[in-house]
Amino acid sequence: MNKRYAIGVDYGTESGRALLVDVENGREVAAHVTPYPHGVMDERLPGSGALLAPDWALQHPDDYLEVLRQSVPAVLEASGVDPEQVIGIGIDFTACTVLPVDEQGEPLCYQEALKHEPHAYVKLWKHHAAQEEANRINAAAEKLGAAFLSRYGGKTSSEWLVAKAWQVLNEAPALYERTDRFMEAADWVVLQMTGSAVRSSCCAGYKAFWHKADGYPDQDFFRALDPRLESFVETKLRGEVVSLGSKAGELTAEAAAMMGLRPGTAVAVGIIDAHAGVPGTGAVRAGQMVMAMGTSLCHMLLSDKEIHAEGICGVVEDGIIPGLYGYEAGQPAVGDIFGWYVEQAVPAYMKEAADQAGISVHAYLERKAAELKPGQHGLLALDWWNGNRTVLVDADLSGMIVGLTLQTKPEEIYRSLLEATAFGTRKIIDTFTQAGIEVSELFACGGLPQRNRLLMQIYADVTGREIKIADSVQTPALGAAMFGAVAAGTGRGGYADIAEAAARMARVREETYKPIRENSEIYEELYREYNRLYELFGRGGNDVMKSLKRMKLRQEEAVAVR
Ligand SMILES: Nc1ncnc2c1ncn2[C@@H]1O[C@H](COP(=O)(O)OP(=O)(O)O)[C@@H](O)[C@H]1O
Ligand SMILES: O=C(CO)[C@H](O)[C@H](O)COP(=O)(O)O
Repeated sequence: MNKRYAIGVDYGTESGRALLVDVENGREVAAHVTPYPHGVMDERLPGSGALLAPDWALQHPDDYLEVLRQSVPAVLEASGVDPEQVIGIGIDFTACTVLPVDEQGEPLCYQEALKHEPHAYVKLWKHHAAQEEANRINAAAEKLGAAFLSRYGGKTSSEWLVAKAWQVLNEAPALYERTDRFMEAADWVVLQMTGSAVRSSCCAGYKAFWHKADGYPDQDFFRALDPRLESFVETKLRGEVVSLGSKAGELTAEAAAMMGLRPGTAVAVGIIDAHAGVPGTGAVRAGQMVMAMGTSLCHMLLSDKEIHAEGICGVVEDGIIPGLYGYEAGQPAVGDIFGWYVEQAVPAYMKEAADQAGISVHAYLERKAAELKPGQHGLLALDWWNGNRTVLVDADLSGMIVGLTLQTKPEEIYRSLLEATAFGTRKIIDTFTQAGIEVSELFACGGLPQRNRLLMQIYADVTGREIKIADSVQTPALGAAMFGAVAAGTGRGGYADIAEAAARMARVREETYKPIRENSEIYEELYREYNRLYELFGRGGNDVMKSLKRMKLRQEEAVAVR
């Protein structure tokens, strides 16, 4: 049989990448990245002087098509693969990344009259300005004893679809009225490729309260939230929810021409980016946890049991691997915290030293920080620079570092930040195991395991577990390509299911990170202190972080009015 290929398109926070993969063995033949021309819009809209409020994070939907226009032809050209040999395409996306569209599926921000209206744009996953709505959803669900709440650990997030859509209704009711549907960006891109407006069970399950047996929450719940939301599901969430592993449709002639592919190529139902990394790492069995480590960190755990545990972001049957329950937990900033430190706070002399050494500032700080023993810096940080997703589910929390003195060095702060994120992960693993959900094997994928060895050793030491690293440096794209191969089906030389595709197309590296006993012992002590801070600032009735945030918002509003 001729060689067969699949394409995975991974839509991250800053850019999208296409990966062309050999279906037989997962060999990555060509990759191409397209940075989003509009980037993350968190200060102002394009061509507009108006400032966006704090916590806003928007994107422009045309940037997603730009990835298809640029990166797909680029991988075909670089590889010399004939489009006829591409049997399927799959996409993965950050989520919940959601946009309002009209009856034709056109984003509202394309309309001339609405291009200066922030609510007409895509709300990126890290748009955190719907916290008020999320708080009200949580209070109402708790009061009404809504069954769905326990599947999300007792709290839903401001990052999710209903909170974001309700924010539109509250702040821009006319635009809400003009919205025919709210769509996950993953589903919207699939619509652009196939003309088929299906909703991914993965996105709907983790981000929109959908359940395989129960569907969405009923009208009574939405009416209790806000009478104007009563028929939210029947109107604004229209569209069949389709299981992962299914074919969403086939490339239309127009989309195929835009991408340089053949019309009729199979297109898979979209999947969340972090979740695509699970099969991309080769994990398909109960007990396996995959950490997708990049800007943020998502923990995905496969299990044959459905247990509802406090603070766990969500459990969805067939949500990652059909046939298993997929649990998701996460930290909304990890690489972003290290990036913040390097960009905003590292003194100039460190940058010069890194330049002189001919390495990046991250690499220089890592080298210096690796000379320290655990606990030697006398610092302890809370990793809430972008709020806390698991287990506190509170976007209003913020970061802190305790123990700073006049002697504190930049590499010590850097190391304390790496450690803080590892403690955050340990807290999540402990929450799962204490709830009776076994974590038997730990894997890592994403950009960070490739870039920072110290970070990975700290994670092994803090969790006391061996960590296996995905061989692929682009596991979400590889996972998405696998779903493309499954959508094509065995008839076209693809696979019957994702487990079979993973067995053939994914692998881990030989080298693993193993905990070092002396380090783990010290980290055990530090973790106890981390837990004390966690309780004190996270739920101890101490609302100093929230009160600072309220003051900041008040003052920023005052400045904006002036
Ligand atoms: N050597 C490094 N050590 C630690 N963090 C790093 C290093 N290099 C880059 N980062 C951080 O990694 C993040 C990017 O991770 P990556 O996996 O490439 O992206 P994404 O999560 O958007 O897919 C950025 O937040 C950046 O600050
Ligand atoms: O919430 C998510 C998954 O559930 C986001 O997609 C994720 O946190 C974004 O990740 P990154 O930018 O690191 O790829």
